[in-house]
Amino acid sequence: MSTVKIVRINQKAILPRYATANAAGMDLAACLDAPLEIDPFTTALIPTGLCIELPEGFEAQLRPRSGLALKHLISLPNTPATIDADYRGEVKVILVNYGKKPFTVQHGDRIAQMVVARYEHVALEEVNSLSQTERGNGGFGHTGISTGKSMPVVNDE
Ligand SMILES: O=c1ccn([C@H]2C[C@H](O)[C@@H](COP(=O)(O)OP(=O)(O)OP(=O)(O)O)O2)c(=O)[nH]1
Ligand SMILES: [Mg+2]
Repeated sequence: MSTVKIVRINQKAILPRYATANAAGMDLAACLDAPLEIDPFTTALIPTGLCIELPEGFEAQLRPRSGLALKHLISLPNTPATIDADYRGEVKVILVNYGKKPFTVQHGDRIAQMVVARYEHVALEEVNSLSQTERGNGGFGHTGISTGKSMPVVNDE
């Protein structure tokens, strides 16, 4: 298991934790001195009171919690937000309220989840042409247009 170093820059900050044994993400809690209201169709930058040091080759992705999304239309507009391995500042969560009513965030509310994932850097090789494929340039709903079906038909025979 890899280790992520973490510093509490606010003594009230709550350490993230996996809610269940095999949860993909650790829940992140808001670190607030006072409740914060997010008006409909506005964003708020929510402090966590935490700074992390990811091992080289890892990123942290911040994602919405489905319960908040379903019940209150609260999401992260930049999901999956990227926390870089070389970032040493406070991890902050951008929340957006897509709902019709103001939404209040209290200190300690679990507002997002953080998935730590590996990534790779690649080298770019500039060329004049790319290999041919069945898909070619088709995208954005291209599959299914010729048959009128949304999924390609698989023939088992
Ligand atoms: O929701 C977020 C998104 C980013 N960050 C921090 C960690 C990340 O490593 C850094 C930069 O994020 P990003 O690359 O997404 O932002 P940018 O707009 O490209 O800014 P920069 O020019 O600083 O990279 O900001 C957060 O704390 N929360
Ligand atoms: Mg950036």
